[in-house]
Amino acid sequence: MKNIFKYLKGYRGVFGIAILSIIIATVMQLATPILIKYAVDSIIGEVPAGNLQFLMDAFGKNLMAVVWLMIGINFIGGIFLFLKGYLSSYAAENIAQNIRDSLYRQIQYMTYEQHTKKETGDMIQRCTSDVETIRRFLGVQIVDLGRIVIMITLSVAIMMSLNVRLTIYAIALIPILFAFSYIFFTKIQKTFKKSDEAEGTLTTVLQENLSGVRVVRAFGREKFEIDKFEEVNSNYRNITYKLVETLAMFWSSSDLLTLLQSGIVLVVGASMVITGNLTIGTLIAFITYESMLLWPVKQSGRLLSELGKTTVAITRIEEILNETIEKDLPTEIEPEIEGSITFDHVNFAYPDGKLALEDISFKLEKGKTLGILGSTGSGKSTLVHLIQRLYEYEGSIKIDDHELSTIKKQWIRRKIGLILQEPYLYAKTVKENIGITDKRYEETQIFEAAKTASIHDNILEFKEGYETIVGEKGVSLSGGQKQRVAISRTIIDPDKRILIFDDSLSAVDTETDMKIRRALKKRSKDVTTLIISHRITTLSEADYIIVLDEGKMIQSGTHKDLIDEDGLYKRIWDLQKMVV
Ligand SMILES: Nc1ncnc2c1ncn2[C@@H]1O[C@H](COP(=O)(O)OP(=O)(O)OP(=O)(O)O)[C@@H](O)[C@H]1O
Repeated sequence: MKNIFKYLKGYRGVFGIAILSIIIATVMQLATPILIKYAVDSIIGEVPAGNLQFLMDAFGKNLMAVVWLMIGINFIGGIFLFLKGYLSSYAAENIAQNIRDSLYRQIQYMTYEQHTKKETGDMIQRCTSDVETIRRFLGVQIVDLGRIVIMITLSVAIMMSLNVRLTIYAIALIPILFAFSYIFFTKIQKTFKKSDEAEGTLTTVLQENLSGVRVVRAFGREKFEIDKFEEVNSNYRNITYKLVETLAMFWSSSDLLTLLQSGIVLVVGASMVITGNLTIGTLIAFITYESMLLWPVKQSGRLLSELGKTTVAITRIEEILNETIEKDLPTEIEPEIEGSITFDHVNFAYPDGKLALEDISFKLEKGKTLGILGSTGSGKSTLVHLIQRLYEYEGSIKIDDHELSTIKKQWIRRKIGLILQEPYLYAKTVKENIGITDKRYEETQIFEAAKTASIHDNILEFKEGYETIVGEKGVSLSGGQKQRVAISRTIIDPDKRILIFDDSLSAVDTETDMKIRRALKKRSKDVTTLIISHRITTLSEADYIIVLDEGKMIQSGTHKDLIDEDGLYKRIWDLQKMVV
């Protein structure tokens, strides 16, 4: 509950007015049975007004005046009900928007390591349906909580003033109904959590299937995927069914209790009327109050269960909001970057403890090119991750004369351009994709970058040219075209001092590959370049080449050095020469 109140910050005033409105509306609602009692007993019947003498003074025996009063009271109550709905929805929508913004901001700054551990579907669910649960609770249920408290307190007080004995009968089963609600609330909470998790898993499977549709088709995995989905879907269905079943049990049992409670009032009240201890008007008022009282008691069970669901949603959201985010230390610096890179006895292990890089040392002068060769899983991408400061390392990595760990993360990443083997393109035009990092890029700069990446002519061949929409909603580009658009959008930025090609020339033919590398060298002489590739011709013109195997540097030197010595590099070179 404390956590929920935290989210009301900034809107407590609005909620205060909403609660005041609901109090006024409830008081209006509670006045009606009193007026009915007065009309039945003292206008239609001849019972003395007693406590209601003020009504007799005001209206006498005028039944129509009392009817109009009832209409007026209910009309005013309606206006306040509307005000309550309007204000609480306004506050809830704004709070939900703030939570979504905070989550999105947090996700942007979460460490890379945390991102690799999270399931996308589950994260999406936390940002959407969990926020929706909180919005619903704040928009409707929290104010209802105020209404319930007022309704129960006032109706019991009024009933007491009418007849103490009958009131005791009228509230006899209410503690049981409350206890029942509480037990139910505790029980249902775990099931709600399980249901949320099962929904998250369902979303993950769906999302992975949609984004991996090519792989699924290529490997004929449709049946496997259907089976996998059916399994998580039926798990979700079973948990939700159990939830609905428990809810139904609760509602029907609490209905039974409320019927029993109403029955008690009716039987005891009627016998009191027969013995002359109660007027008919009071009995009608009691029955009306009883129904007004039982509704909120029953509702409290629902509210408690919604509270349970909301608590789970808040916990899930807070799990994200409490993740450590990447922060620059005040001591970290923003030096001018020229681009030389020195690795000195660098070791790195992923959190599972396995060494991914072991004792790596090399020196690359600014403006030079480093080629990296290695079998899959040998640590090539890990090495690049370290240069981007995505992980902390052991040993020393220097960029120019500065230890990498002393440079601000955002700063160094701004200076490094990374192009991946399977780049992500946005569902926008080619032009927008190339200029995505800065709206101020001129058309000529975009064309120049595209020319360097050998994609300009291809783009002009598209029907819509640079205005062609690509990405999810647009034209499907070939792997090589995507890679070249990604190269263009990276090299367009003159601020990049280091360029990293993580197998990002793999989908272009050897000749285009060479053309791009030469054009790049001409365009940005001073930019330091790292090229990861399985293709020796791509690496052969590098100033220095390192060969990785299971995290260790097993060979290093120029292309000439490496083809002169026996080793992995020469073996691959010989094999690739044969294919060519
Ligand atoms: N986030 C991670 N958590 C744990 N282990 C990881 C993680 N990422 C990579 N690894 C492991 O670290 C080792 C090196 O992986 P890396 O991705 O650097 O290889 P690579 O040489 O780039 O391979 P590829 O050519 O297939 O891309 C592998 O054994 C891999 O399983």
